[in-house]
Amino acid sequence: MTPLTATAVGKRYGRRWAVRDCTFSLPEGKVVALVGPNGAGKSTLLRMAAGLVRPTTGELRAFDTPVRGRIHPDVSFLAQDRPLHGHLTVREMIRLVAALNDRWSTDRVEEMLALQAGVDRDATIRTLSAGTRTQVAIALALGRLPRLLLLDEPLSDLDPLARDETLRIIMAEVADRGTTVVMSSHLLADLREVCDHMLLIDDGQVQIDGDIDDVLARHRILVGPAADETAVQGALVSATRTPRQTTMLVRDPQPTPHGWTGTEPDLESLVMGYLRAARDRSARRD
Ligand SMILES: Nc1ncnc2c1ncn2[C@@H]1O[C@H](COP(=O)(O)OP(=O)(O)OP(=O)(O)O)[C@@H](O)[C@H]1O
Repeated sequence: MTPLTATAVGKRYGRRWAVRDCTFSLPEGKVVALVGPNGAGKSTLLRMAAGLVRPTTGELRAFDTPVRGRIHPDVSFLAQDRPLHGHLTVREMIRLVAALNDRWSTDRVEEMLALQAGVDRDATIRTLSAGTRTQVAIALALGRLPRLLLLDEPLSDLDPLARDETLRIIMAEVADRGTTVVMSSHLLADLREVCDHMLLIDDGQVQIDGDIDDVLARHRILVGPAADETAVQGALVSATRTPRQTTMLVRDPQPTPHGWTGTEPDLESLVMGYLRAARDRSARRD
């Protein structure tokens, strides 16, 4: 069953569209990187998928059920602001969330917390660091035993060790339970380690939706003489230039022209190329 499909989904706040005409279908049991520049609409899309925000147009379906104002029982969502009750202890918070969910595994939460260094069950939530709060929130999200896990910037306030622990937990979750994970992040090097699929959105619209290896294989970074740009055939995504040399990210390129070098991009340079194109488009509009 498809974990999440979007059909012509849009969300308008006042006169501005945060998300526009998004159509995609996510593969099951994969880790999906949701990437895009600040303000692209990533959080809005995730909040709509979790049933917290209603689309203005179109429809989202989780496991073939329309998402209408409530979270699907098989879906867990980690919001960017990590909504936990600051006055409760970790232990009390676990009990509270357990009482609110029909399907729940405290063992699962404990198992996750045990993998993360330094989470004191008797500490009051408000005294925890932002990173530890994130780890607690992820463990609580897994306690619902989701088949689809939506994580909004799960790595943003974690130190490198905690990031590594969290990524391991996510990978184990996918391997053990076949959970589909959607993870928004700006930390592209980390995403490459765990993600199979990417959804790149810019200005509320899907720019890339595909298996990461396939997407990378369809692109080339071409470096060559600035005076000879017309030799390059293919869809230009973006370019940077010095007086003598041009570096281009090109989709579906023809064979590399004489005098140019062509290499497959890594995830970071691919996304950077698309972000640069997005910034240039937005600068032209202003
Ligand atoms: N509740 C809201 N009311 C009005 N505008 C909103 C609201 N939520 C989001 N927006 C606007 O919608 C657009 C998309 O925002 P969103 O937070 O979804 O982007 P994002 O890709 O998650 O950004 P970031 O990477 O900075 O977290 C932005 O222009 C934002 O200002």
